[in-house]
Amino acid sequence: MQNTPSELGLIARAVGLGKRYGTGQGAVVALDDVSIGLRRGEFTAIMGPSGSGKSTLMHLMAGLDTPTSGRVWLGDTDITELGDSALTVLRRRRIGFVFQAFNLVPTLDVRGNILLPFELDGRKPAVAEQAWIDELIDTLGLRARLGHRPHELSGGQQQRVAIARALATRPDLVFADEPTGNLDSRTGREVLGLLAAASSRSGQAIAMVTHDPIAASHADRILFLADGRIVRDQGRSSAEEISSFMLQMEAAA
Ligand SMILES: Nc1ncnc2c1ncn2[C@@H]1O[C@H](COP(=O)(O)OP(=O)(O)OP(=O)(O)O)[C@@H](O)[C@H]1O
Repeated sequence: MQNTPSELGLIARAVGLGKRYGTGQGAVVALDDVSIGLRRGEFTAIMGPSGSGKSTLMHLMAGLDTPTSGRVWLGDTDITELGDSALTVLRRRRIGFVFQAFNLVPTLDVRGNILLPFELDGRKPAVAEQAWIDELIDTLGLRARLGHRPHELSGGQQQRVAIARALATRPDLVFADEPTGNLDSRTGREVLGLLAAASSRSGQAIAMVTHDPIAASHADRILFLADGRIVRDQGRSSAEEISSFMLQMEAAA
């Protein structure tokens, strides 16, 4: 009998994942037969040229879109078999998102936005959770902004609130799309440090899409996509090694 994803130490697993948009001559194959496992406690960077399928892969693994072929497990649950409401609950409990499209709630202040995942789950943070939330607020420099609404914040501050919200419940899996894109380099480094700490200390799996070799050098593992396929899966690497591989990929394209 096959091992379950959790027996393999995997928080999420995709097998033979494919996504085609449209039909006939105009069809676009965004993802082509991708199989990967995201491990507990591992910080993974997903890299690749524009249009290579990075966002599609994240959306399919988070159950935000349905694959044309293949299967996705979150923990031991095959999410390709779940209905919408079960999927929504699973996503809310087990996944944190730092996506541009997952905007903050404009009518809630910073504190309300950070606590929203608890609110939606109908509970209050436990003492240990509150200590972690305080640490997130301080590390992300949001303490003086807790009573402010999103429109009173800069783009980078909004991004930091989204990061605090995604990590607050310590979900098993965090998907982050260019989480340092809007940030100055010091805050960017702190955010990467937080993501790395979330994986090493709390055993969360973090998957981050980035175009930035410096950001990717903070990850334990780097996946490179090209034309909807994984072309390289490597361990921790320096920014120089990552840049040089990106240049080779561009030259081969
Ligand atoms: N809704 C859609 N309808 C049609 N084609 C789509 C759709 N979404 C994505 N695609 C196509 O699928 C391919 C992969 O797109 P995807 O957004 O996953 O790439 P990406 O690697 O995240 O790119 P970027 O770095 O530019 O964000 C692209 O060719 C894109 O044009």
